[in-house]
Amino acid sequence: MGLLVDGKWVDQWYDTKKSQGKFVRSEAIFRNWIYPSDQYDANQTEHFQAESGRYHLYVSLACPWAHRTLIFRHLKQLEDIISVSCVHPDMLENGWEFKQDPDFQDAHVDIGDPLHQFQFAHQIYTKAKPDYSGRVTVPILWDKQTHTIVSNESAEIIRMFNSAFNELTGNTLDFYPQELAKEIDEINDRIYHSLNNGVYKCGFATTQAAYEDALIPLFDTLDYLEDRLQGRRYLMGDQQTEADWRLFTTLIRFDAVYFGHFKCNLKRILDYPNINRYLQSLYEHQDIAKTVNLDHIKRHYYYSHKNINPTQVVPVGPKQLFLP
Ligand SMILES: N[C@@H](CCC(=O)N[C@@H](CS)C(=O)NCC(=O)O)C(=O)O
Repeated sequence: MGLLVDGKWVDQWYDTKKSQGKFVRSEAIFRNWIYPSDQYDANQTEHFQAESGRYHLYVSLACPWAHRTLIFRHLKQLEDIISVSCVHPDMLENGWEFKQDPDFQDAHVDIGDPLHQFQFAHQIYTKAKPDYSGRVTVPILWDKQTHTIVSNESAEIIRMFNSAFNELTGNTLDFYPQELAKEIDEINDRIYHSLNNGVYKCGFATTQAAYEDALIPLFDTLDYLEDRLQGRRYLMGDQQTEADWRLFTTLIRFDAVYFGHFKCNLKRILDYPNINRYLQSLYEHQDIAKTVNLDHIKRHYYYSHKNINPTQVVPVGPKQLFLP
């Protein structure tokens, strides 16, 4: 685990001293945008044009943020338009790596960097910006034409995937419809702070108070969602939206990793019947199950965070994720 300082890799864990033991997530740095041809403006440096074969998505199959982008690539039928590869689940002193390993082959996404044959993800960041300072995170959306990072912010990558390539794919499914935008933004905001990032705030807290401050709102939100999903198929009712998929990637990791490793252990998702039914229905939607790799997920968290789990032993369970 580390970060780049003026383009040089430094091995260093998150610093929580300045924030009273609290984990504070840094902002993503690359925030350009891909537009369909009729909205693209060549004079704007942050504009990129939607084209088939031009972009490559680097993900970790373990990472909930990267998982969103993989799901949207699938839902929006972008598989033939945007290529993908993943990192090895272990994130140790060199950060994310493209190490080959027969034990962690995935049936659908190859480990590796097919574009540059780099060994480490931090080399992609310095290729885009030689003096880059900051964390080296996944997902990374890479432009093969201008050799740079379009975006390393999953929330924005899924918005681009939602609409920018529609004329190339013919897929006009809309997971962020204008009439629901305000309500989606509101629920995303609550779920982001208390759950998506809330599990990390619990797990990476280095004081009892910081941990408990994150744990309470986390379970308040799960209780709220259990009520909200009573008699509702999706968060917005009958319509599946991006809010569901942003929530899904945290829920599917919860009982396997966050409950134990991150100490989010007041209840399991298995103990919430409505959330559990909802999680299962999302998991079984189309081929979404193919984007879920529990071996990468468990190995990444339990093996990479040596300060939380010094033995690096990876648990065998849980046996059951869904109610019978
Ligand atoms: N804002 C980013 C966050 C991505 C993120 O934090 N990814 C984690 C993996 S789950 C990562 O790469 N962490 C490496 C680090 O913080 O050094 C997004 O949503 O895309």
